[in-house]
Amino acid sequence: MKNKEALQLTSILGAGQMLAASAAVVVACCILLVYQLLAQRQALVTESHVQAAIVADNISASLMFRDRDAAADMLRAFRSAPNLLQVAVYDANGALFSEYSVEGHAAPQHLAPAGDAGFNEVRVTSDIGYKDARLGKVVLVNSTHGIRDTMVRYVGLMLAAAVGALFVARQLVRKTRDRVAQAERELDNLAHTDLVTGLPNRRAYYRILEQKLAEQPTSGGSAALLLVDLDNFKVVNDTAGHHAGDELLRKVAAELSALLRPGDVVARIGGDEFALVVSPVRRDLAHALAVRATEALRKPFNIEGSDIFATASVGLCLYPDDAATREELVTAGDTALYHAKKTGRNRLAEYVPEMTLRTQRRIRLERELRRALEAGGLEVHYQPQFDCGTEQLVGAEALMRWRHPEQGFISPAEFIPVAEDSGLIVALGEWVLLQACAEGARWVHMAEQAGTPPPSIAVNVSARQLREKGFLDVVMRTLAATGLPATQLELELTESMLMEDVESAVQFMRDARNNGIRLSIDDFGTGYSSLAYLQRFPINQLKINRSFTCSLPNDGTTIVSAVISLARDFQLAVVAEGVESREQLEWLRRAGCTYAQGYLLGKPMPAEALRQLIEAQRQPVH
Ligand SMILES: Nc1nc2c(ncn2[C@@H]2O[C@H](COP(=O)(O)O[C@H]3[C@@H](O)[C@H](n4cnc5c(=O)[nH]c(N)nc54)O[C@@H]3COP(=O)(O)O)[C@@H](O)[C@H]2O)c(=O)[nH]1
Repeated sequence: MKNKEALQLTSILGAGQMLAASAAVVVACCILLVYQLLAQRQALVTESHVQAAIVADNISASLMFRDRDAAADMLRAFRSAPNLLQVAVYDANGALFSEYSVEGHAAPQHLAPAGDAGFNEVRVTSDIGYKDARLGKVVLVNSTHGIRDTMVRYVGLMLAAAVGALFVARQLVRKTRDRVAQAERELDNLAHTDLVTGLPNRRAYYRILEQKLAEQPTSGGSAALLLVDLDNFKVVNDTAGHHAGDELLRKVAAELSALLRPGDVVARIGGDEFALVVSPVRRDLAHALAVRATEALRKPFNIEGSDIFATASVGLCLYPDDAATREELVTAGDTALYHAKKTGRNRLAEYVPEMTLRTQRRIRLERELRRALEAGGLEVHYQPQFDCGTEQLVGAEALMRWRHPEQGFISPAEFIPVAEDSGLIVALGEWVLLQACAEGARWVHMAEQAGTPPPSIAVNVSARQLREKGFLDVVMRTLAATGLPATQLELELTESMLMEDVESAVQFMRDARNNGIRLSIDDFGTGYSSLAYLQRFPINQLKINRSFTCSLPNDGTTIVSAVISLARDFQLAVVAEGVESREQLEWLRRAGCTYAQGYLLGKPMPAEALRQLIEAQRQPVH
């Protein structure tokens, strides 16, 4: 619509410009013609004066001797003058002496008083004399018809030239206008197209969604919005390069497009986010389509010779069932997608109003968590870690605890993601680090008095904290403030957070190690780091996730054995977490696992309880 209006405006402007150009040409032609007319008339006047002067010079003798024949002979020479109407010679008394005239322009018998000859004629007079004597006058009348004919020819020529020029100008204007219109169309297209996939982009997506929702009352069905977010796109980009990432996006775009009917639309609305707008459609069919989309993206994509698993989280919602406006529909889609991602990725979540309630709970949690941090409502508990062989206490992991005034203990599994999403984790993380380092410094003091090696303190680091530019400075300042030696601190990082920005992560790890801080990869095996990266990470230890430990010794032995032997090859220590049975501990000890952590050996406990545990272990460790 806007394009049409723009084109109309362009045509009106073009016509206006043509009209202005035509008017300018007409005015220029008129000025030129008037100038020509005046110039030609002036030339005729000059020529007439010259002719009259010639007659006056040559006829004086004939007039003096009253030789009319000689005078007539002389005047007859004017028969070949093209403009001459009349040339008459009058004697000193004003009586006609001789004349030559064309038909209808005979000279009067007596010299008429000089008057206006009119526009069609040029009349000049010249005195005839001999020495000082005045013998008479010559009157010469030339016609301006010659000028008129010339002017008519000029007008014709100018008109032809002007029409020709205007025609050429019109063609040029039209061509330029067409080019401008074409360029505008291309720009508009570009502004609404994603250059990598050729799909409509986010801007176009909003427009399309608006149109589809406007059509709903007439089409009678529902409109479905599917938001598709690739789970591993960032990893593909970081590990295989942007070229491979683009290739993956194109393949995903083709895969999603192939699922749609004509008239339905798929758009790329973010780096790794696609939207499918399907209408009209029934809920069950929209659900089936969302399942197909999720499955289609589960299969590997061959990118530059390697199989890449992109997998996707999909959020589905319908208009008007789940939302009354476009904005509400987009929010519902985002909420469903968010739930698909939060519940483990690589899955489909269909919007239900409870999701909004859950989102509201998250918002409330965030507010209360902030308050708890300020009002001292948080605690740090410590879960001991033991040497698998000697079962001596070697360290402890600091774990945050929130005692809510009404709801009691809220699990970190619930509030840590809220804190991560809101950014509050940065402040929370700093607080935990301070508490943990201060506690670790107390353990060092206790160990010094007992003459035993001090237990180390492990602190979880969230991806958000790692992204903070000055995070290492914060750690170093905390160590300095609490007096904990850097070698006693272990930071637990996860594979996925390291893979977010490998180069920065490696830099951070190098700097941390150079300062003596120990590094451990938490939940090893649940992320997607490659062995190539493991080699680049300057770490001290791998931590086996409890999901692997819990099925030991019946299942999971292959994975755990592989991690232990991998750690041995890389000269890393291994901590198995989630050890709940003696059988598991025995198996781990035999498999060569370095340390163990779990409910069997000790649950997370308040600081005081852990200090008592240290006291109880009065024998040397390691
Ligand atoms: N960034 C931060 N993350 C933190 C912090 N404090 C906790 N967390 C993370 O929250 C997740 C849940 O923690 P939590 O509920 O404390 O669970 C920990 C242990 O209690 C639990 N565990 C340990 N042994 C066992 C066991 O034998 N059985 C069993 N069912 N659970 C056990 O495991 C959690 C420790 O996990 P990990 O950190 O991976 O070692 C959790 O992801 C915490 O990381 C914080 O201050 N910052």
